[in-house]
Amino acid sequence: MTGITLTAPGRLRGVIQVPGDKSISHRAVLFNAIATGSAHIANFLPGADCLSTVACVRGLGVTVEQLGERELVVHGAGLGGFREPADVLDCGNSGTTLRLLAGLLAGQPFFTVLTGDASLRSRPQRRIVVPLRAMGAQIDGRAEGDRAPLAIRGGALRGGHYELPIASAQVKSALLLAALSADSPITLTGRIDSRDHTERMLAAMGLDITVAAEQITLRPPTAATAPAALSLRVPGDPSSAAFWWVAAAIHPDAELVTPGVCLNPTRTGALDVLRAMGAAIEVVNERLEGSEPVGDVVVRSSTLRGTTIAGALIPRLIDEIPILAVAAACADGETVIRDAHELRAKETDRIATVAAGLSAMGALVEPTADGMVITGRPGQLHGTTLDSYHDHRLAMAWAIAALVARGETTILEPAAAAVSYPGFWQALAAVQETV
Ligand SMILES: O=C(O)C1=C[C@@H](OP(=O)(O)O)[C@@H](O)[C@H](O)C1
Ligand SMILES: C=C(OP(=O)(O)O)C(=O)O
Repeated sequence: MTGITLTAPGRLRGVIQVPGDKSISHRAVLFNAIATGSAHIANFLPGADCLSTVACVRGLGVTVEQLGERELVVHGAGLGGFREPADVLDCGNSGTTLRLLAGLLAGQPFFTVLTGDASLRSRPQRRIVVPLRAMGAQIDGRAEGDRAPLAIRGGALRGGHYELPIASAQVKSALLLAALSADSPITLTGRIDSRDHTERMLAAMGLDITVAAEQITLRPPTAATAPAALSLRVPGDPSSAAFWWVAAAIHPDAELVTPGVCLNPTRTGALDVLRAMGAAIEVVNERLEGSEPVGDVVVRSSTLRGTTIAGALIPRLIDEIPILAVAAACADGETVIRDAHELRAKETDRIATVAAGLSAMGALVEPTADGMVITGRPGQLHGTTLDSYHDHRLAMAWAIAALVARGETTILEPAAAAVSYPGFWQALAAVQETV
């Protein structure tokens, strides 16, 4: 077991170029793999999750050239150009890789097995298996199809109408990708309000996709609407930047800048919550990069107050809840998080693990069925030994909490951070100053 020990620094200052967005990096590789032509991807996230996606598409016969650590060229195989892999496809720790690939492979005329690490194999898959079967897919897995490994014998699919019961971009994307090889259009209604990178990217690649407030319709590609290779620069990941936003807001002597962060409105819930808590945030240099809005975010030391995080906000900040819980523990008054049952289906049960970790640091946290209630008090956290349980977002949330804790904090299995944020520990060292 490895660990890293941190103490609170006197000052935090710096400009942090956060790595490329994880959701967009996955999609840039997967969608270009089925496109016609070659795409250049700049600022690709070389995190373990996105590297799993690259390895899987290579296993399907696609050539991905690595020009540099963050620069790739994907030579598209075209729709129907994948070949049956010689071995199981290992999605590692990445739910996005497994669920999007399951959708893509459900309509391919060959056999595939998708698996992953112990965490991924413990996560629910019926959410994709049930609707993909309704489209005609032959797909099975452990626990009556609810757990990976998933075995897929691809074949003919039909479109139709599916009402999404949970706001999950992975489910939404799996169904849209399956529909690319269906014989009729697919219409999605219900909880379509999750991150919309799939819709934006498929539209930019020329597919016939209509997105309205209440429904999304994708028509099967024709010669004129087959996906065309799309070169892009991946914007900075707001889910990674959120660690620095909270660090600056809770530390008494801080100013941190995160330039070039994706400000897609389906991803900016953490900024909205931090503003509602009273954080000193400035967003400057807002612009459009490809299909995504981006901007530079500046956060300074703030006096935070408790807030409510619930309802439509939840899908807009689902991965940021561990770090927002740290902010809540350092705010004045009560923060209520509800409607976030999905946290129980992540790399760890993030309701249980966040509540346990923050409580061990002296915070007052009551876990509930679908969230938690945190009674915040500035200065209440103290150092202790915390496990990341190999969950990247926990490792980083504990590191930021350590920046304001009394005494030493030791984080076990810190390397987990590289699942979404390679270079996190170096960036953390670089922004700390002694006074
Ligand atoms: O589609 C995506 O890229 C993601 C969707 C979210 O998962 P759900 O679809 O399960 O909400 C998120 O937690 C994950 O980190 C990335
Ligand atoms: C839940 C996450 O990712 P995934 O579902 O892709 O494993 C995450 O990055 O916090």
